[in-house]
Amino acid sequence: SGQSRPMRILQFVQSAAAPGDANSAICAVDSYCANVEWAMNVGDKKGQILDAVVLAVRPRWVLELGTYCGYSTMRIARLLPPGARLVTLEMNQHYAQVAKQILGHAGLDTQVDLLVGASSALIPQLKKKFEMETFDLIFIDHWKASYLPDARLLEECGLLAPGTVLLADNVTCPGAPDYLQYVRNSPRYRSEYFPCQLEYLQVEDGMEKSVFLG
Ligand SMILES: O=C(NCCCCCn1ccnc1)c1cc(-c2ccc(F)cc2)cc(O)c1O
Ligand SMILES: [Mg+2]
Repeated sequence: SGQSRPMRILQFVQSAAAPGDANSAICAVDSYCANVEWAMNVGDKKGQILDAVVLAVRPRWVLELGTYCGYSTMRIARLLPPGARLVTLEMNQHYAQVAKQILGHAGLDTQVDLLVGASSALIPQLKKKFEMETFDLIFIDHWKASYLPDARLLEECGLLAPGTVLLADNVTCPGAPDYLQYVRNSPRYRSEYFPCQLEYLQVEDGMEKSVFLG
């Protein structure tokens, strides 16, 4: 049933997770994708690295590039201090629709602003739209070829402050070689690699944490 994989994930979350309970919604997605059908959520292993970074940064403003079904959106939103905001950008209207419903089921939609459109078009509008200056944390998990151009765009838009943390998923699988080369060689970043496994599989992947230095 459910004409798309995101729809089938949504239906499972609605049936298996307690409304308003973010952790049960996260567990439901992981259970479904580990046992029924794989999906490109960051997953629980890499998700624990994401959690640790969110808790260490204690961000007031978070940007996520690539929402998909809202799995990492939930992981971040459930750990935010009161008053903090998470802006998440999704290109695919169907993914965004599913994510909105999953976030609603988990009771996390108040902390999250989900925008549908190309990140390259939306990033230049964020300061004005949200009356904010810079992001404290950016989770990058969208098209792997967009990681580098969007990081450059964030710099040019003045959305990074010294200390802003960029955390990028999939820098090993599928890989983002041009992004890695940039953040590891630019004097404007201090970069660190976290080896781990691709979501739900015994395949090597990794996350790159890069602190903007100004
Ligand atoms: O492509 C990915 N994500 C982007 C999805 C589209 C984003 C659309 N968008 C949103 C905003 N602007 C554009 C992705 C892929 C894989 C993967 C790994 C192995 C494999 F064999 C197949 C796939 C694993 C991930 O963890 C991923 O994140
Ligand atoms: Mg990913």
